[in-house]
Amino acid sequence: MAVPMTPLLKDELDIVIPTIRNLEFLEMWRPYLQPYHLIIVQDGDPTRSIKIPEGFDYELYNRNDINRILGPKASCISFKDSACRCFGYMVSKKKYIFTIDDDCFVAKDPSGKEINALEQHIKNILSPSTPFFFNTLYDPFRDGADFVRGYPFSLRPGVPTAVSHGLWLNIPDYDAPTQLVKPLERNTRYVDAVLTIPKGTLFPMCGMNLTFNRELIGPAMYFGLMGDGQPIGRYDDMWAGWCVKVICDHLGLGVKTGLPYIWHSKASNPFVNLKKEYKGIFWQEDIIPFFQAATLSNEATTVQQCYIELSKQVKEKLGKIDPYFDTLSDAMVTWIEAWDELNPPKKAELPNGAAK
Ligand SMILES: O=c1ccn([C@@H]2O[C@H](COP(=O)(O)OP(=O)(O)O[C@H]3OC[C@H](O)[C@H](O)[C@H]3O)[C@@H](O)[C@H]2O)c(=O)[nH]1
Ligand SMILES: [Mn+2]
Repeated sequence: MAVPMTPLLKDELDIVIPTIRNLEFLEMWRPYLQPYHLIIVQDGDPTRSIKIPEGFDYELYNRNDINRILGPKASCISFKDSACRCFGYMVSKKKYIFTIDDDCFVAKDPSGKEINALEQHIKNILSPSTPFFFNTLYDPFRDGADFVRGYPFSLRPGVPTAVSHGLWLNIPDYDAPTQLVKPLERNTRYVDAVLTIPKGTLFPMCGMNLTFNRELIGPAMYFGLMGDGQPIGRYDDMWAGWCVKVICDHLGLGVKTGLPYIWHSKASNPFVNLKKEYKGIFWQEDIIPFFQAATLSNEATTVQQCYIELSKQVKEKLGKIDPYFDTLSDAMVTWIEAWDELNPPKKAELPNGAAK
């Protein structure tokens, strides 16, 4: 009798969902996600109870839990913004994270077959990346592909993959101005490709359909301070992506984008989004050059050390744009302090294995 396959990384991966809604969207994902542990970060009013379909193994955190667990350090976790999801990354004890929004459903490929997005993310994250030399036949580690002629053999082992960035059919992740001028545009184009983002190139990381290796890059996955009381929104994942990419480039880690697709069902209100994004749209004309020019010292060999170095540069170079960046820089430090408090180095990682 065939032994049922254990789902890949079943006990090594948590699924983080930020939500202000009931989670009936999980019904569609049940065949693919039910074996995995969920970390649900309930945003907004903590007295609301959200409905979670039967049969899922989960832990649920609301704002009261975040405040209880982090105390004053909870100030670095956004409130009333999907950025709150990063609390789930911090409390997880697993090696990998898959984060998905509650309005993202199972998409179908051009043949009409359902896409198991998590399975594709796992393939992406478990196979190497090629940031140092572009392979024109895309991801050489996918079935039916390889390195093309002229690709240096010395670079073919690739590097560990830290991030797998998936895409979206139907409602694309457009900014508010684009949404306003193209309200009816839907993404119907399924591109069967996975690409490594080359070293030295930044990218707009969307948190809707994202997987990462927590042990390789977790401490850099801080979704910047947004939402209640903040002058900006909908740049949380962008901020994380820029910090992550600079640190991945510094540490020789890879970031992939492309498959898998999910079906993004709900367009959020473009006018509300415009208000949230407004300052970010012109600030980012200074933020991007900052990250493009950012360098980290040779002494920065851990993600935390890289992140703290970045936070100092944020204060020094972006603080002059707006006091928000001073606050964000401080929040970046608080995030690392909270991360290290909840994730003390394992004994084996301590110098000569000394007990902490
Ligand atoms: O205050 C809030 C609002 C929403 N959420 C949860 O976050 C997820 C995304 O929310 P929604 O689908 O309504 O917004 P979108 O505009 O489609 O989201 C995109 O842009 C903002 C973020 O970058 C997000 O990652 C993108 O997908 C959803 O699960 C809501 O329940 C929240 O926690 N708090
Ligand atoms: Mn959405």
